[in-house]
Amino acid sequence: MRVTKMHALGNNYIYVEEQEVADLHEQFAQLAIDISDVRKGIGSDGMILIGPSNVANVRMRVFNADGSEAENCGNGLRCVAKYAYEQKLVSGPSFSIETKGGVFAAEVYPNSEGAVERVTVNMGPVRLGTKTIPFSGPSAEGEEVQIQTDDLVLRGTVVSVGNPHFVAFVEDAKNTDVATVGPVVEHHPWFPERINVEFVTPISRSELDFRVWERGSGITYACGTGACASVAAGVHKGLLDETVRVHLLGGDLDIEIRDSQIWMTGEAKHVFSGVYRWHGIHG
Ligand SMILES: N[C@H](CCC[C@H](N)C(=O)O)C(=O)O
Repeated sequence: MRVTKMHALGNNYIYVEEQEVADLHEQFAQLAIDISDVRKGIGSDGMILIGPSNVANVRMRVFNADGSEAENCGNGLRCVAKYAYEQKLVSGPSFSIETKGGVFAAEVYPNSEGAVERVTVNMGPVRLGTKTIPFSGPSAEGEEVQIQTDDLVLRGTVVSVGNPHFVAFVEDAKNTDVATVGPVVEHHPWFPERINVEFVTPISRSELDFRVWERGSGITYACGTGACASVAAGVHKGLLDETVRVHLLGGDLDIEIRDSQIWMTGEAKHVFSGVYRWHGIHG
């Protein structure tokens, strides 16, 4: 199958047009696991399928490196927008992308050669609280949830950006033990569909340090929906203004809350296009 690797701030996926894998639809989870494997496959944070949509200009399906399918992917939306425009799957610089978590409006900014390096996406309304995600904890928990285990007590704000997020405001995001704490929250029994876990530290009212443990992929260099969730949580808590530069491991994202919609602007980069031979589940 023909594949394209793209990244956004180092959050990288293997992009495949659905027509390339139409006969494999029952095997997408295993294909995502194999293609994401850096030793036996291509190596990525997951796989994203691009195909036609009945409700938008193009459709995106997101599979994490563990094969689980996610409702949304902010960095993926920007790379799909780049791909759709450059491959002429859409007719102009503004168009819509369907995901499992909703339809999102994208705008690309092509350079003089028609190449897209930066994209803005309207990531939809701010959605806060345990009612916006799959949650099986005490109903009394509202926007803030306190996770307690033998060796951990952590408060976080629950946000949905189509996919679920637990945003913890910590002393020093850049030096948080994400690899230890992240999976404890991701797999906590209160989150039956698991959850993405962000660790953030405001360094001013318009700048945020950010680290992430992603559901189904672990530590990634960047998480677009996570950055959106974090700014929404920070504005809600009165810690951030409505325009914020988020400093992720892989670089910066500009997030703006305007008319209670979340806008995300950032890069989208092409790495390579090629052919991947998959030997199937029994390969
Ligand atoms: N791990 C996420 C999907 C990828 C989101 C992230 N890479 C982004 O840029 O938003 C989830 O299971 O909801």
